[in-house]
Amino acid sequence: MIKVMMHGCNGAMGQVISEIIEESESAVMAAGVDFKDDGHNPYPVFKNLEDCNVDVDVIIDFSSSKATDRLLSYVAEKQIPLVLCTTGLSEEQLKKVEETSKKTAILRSANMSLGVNILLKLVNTAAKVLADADFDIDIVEKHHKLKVDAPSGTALALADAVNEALHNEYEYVYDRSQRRIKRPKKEIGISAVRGGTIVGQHDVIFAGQDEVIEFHHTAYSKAIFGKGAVSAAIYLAGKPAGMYDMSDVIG
Ligand SMILES: NC(=O)C1=CN([C@@H]2O[C@H](COP(=O)(O)OP(=O)(O)OC[C@H]3O[C@@H](n4cnc5c(N)ncnc54)[C@H](OP(=O)(O)O)[C@@H]3O)[C@@H](O)[C@H]2O)C=CC1
Ligand SMILES: O=C(O)C1=N[C@H](C(=O)O)C[C@H](O)C1
Repeated sequence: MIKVMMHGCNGAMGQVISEIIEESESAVMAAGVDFKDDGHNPYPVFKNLEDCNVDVDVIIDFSSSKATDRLLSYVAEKQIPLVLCTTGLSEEQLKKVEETSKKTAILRSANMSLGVNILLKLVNTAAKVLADADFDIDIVEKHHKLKVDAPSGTALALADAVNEALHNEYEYVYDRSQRRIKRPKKEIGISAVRGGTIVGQHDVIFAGQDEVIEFHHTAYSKAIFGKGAVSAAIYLAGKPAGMYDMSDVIG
């Protein structure tokens, strides 16, 4: 039975993780960290990460990129494996993640669902064939109005999966409003829509001459991310320092 600390325990995803772990026979919630604590959690909650005096095997983080630097310093010092699910990290923070993974195990994934992790492989394969056949590639993502980062971490991960197949030669274009040129071949357009309670939708569009192929993923509930994160935590506890991702968990 692994002991989990939930970083961001009272947020939307933190609550989903608590519910999943309550039903789990392999994991138990040992502690939570969040700015606010209304006392409803059946485990101790700390407002400051550094005040947490509970022994844990792994941390699951769904919080804010503003909290990431502090969290990385903490796991490096305590050598606690980290499942890092928060999105919107800066280039500098991504470098710090890599550095920290030399000291402790880190599994980072912008999307913990099985479907999106399969989609990453599919678009990589598709890009290898379709870019040579002169297909243009754009990504459109849609999320709820509470989401603060744009584009989504998943949209960027999908773009990276496509670009990796194209020798990383393509440029990401987030805004065409000021452009007055025909679409260059070597670009991937990435657009974001925010509204209502949309859990998460991603479209990867390959547009060719007289034909279009679209890959579409819809998340119908946050539970798909929660289940993936708990599986990742069970996988990561006890693992040596290094960078891991969901392909290590899914196989
Ligand atoms: N990888 C994946 O599969 C998924 C990733 N995400 C990502 O996870 C993150 C969280 O998403 P979500 O749960 O919807 O967001 P919420 O805003 O609902 O939850 C985040 C929680 O973390 C708290 N928090 C923020 N900063 C700190 C801090 N420094 N210390 C302690 N607590 C803190 C927030 O408190 P307060 O509200 O007071 O700021 C809030 O309670 C986002 O970056 C999102 O994009 C979301 C879903 C899936
Ligand atoms: O904030 C969210 O809700 C989500 N964030 C992740 C992202 O930025 O890709 C994953 C998922 O789409 C939900």
